[in-house]
Amino acid sequence: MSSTSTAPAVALEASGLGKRYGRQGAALEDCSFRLPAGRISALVGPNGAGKSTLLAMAAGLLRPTSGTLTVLDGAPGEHRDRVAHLAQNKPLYPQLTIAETLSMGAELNPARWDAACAARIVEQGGLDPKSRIRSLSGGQRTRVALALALGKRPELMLLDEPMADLDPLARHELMGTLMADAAEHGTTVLMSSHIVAELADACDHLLLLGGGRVRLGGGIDDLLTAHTVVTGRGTPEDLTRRGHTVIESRTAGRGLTALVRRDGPVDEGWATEEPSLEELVLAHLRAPAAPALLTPSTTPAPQAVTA
Ligand SMILES: Nc1ncnc2c1ncn2[C@@H]1O[C@H](COP(=O)(O)OP(=O)(O)OP(=O)(O)O)[C@@H](O)[C@H]1O
Repeated sequence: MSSTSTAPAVALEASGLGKRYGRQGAALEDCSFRLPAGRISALVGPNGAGKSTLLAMAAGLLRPTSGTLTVLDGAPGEHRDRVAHLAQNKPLYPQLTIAETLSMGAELNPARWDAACAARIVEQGGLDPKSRIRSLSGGQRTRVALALALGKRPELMLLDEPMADLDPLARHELMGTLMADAAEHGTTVLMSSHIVAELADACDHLLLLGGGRVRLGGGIDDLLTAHTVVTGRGTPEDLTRRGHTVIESRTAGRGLTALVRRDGPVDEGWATEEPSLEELVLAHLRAPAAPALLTPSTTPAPQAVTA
């Protein structure tokens, strides 16, 4: 393995985390979860769910109004040199050239800067290092911002809809670069996006927010295995009587189709199949009252009892 620092096993841990903006309702409320180190995590949720708020708090740019958040074994912002945050608006200095922007990245991160990696990302987009940031398109700026973020060689990357304004080819290429880089260096990535199908290929972990709370958290395989799409001639009550939790159901030609969280095997007579990540996410978004599920790897350690 490449890392020489003693990386913590948990990259991010939230306990009762909440955030209010002024007198408004809570953007985040009582969120408790942990994000294991080295995972590529999808951060998903409807508009206004609190994704950007969570990422900005983890980057140390916003203070929680309640609860605690630990980032790489420290307070948010304490290990700024080991964390890269790519905000939704990709802030860069418009008057600088790309080359000057990357030089600034090198100066700000003297111990860790990977000039070759940053230069490669810019080159792959066919960008002239002498171009000024203000002359770039939105997608080209995103490429430079990603070059800055990856060049920093962070242990934790917090990416807020990083691919939103990239064309499909650039998205595919940059996602591939990001994933290969994260795998090579064991980087933890927490990445928000609305394009769930794309996340399914790239991510191995999921954090689903809704109404300011954590709705689902865990390894994607574990979460998919915990759910089943059942089809048959029965009612939702038949399933709940057996202890299964019906997240969402609809009646169609062949009978009932439901996404359930299983408690033991499903009775014979129901056809069963594992949901796709998109089916799982959509069902939970459509059913905001469904109970939350955190798998053991995402469940925070119990609070120590103080005497
Ligand atoms: N600076 C701010 N001042 C006041 N309210 C804010 C501010 N930033 C966010 N909010 C509110 O906090 C809530 C969560 O917003 P946030 O941007 O974190 O959601 P999001 O999940 O990232 O949404 P989207 O998918 O639309 O980007 C929303 O209700 C939003 O209106």
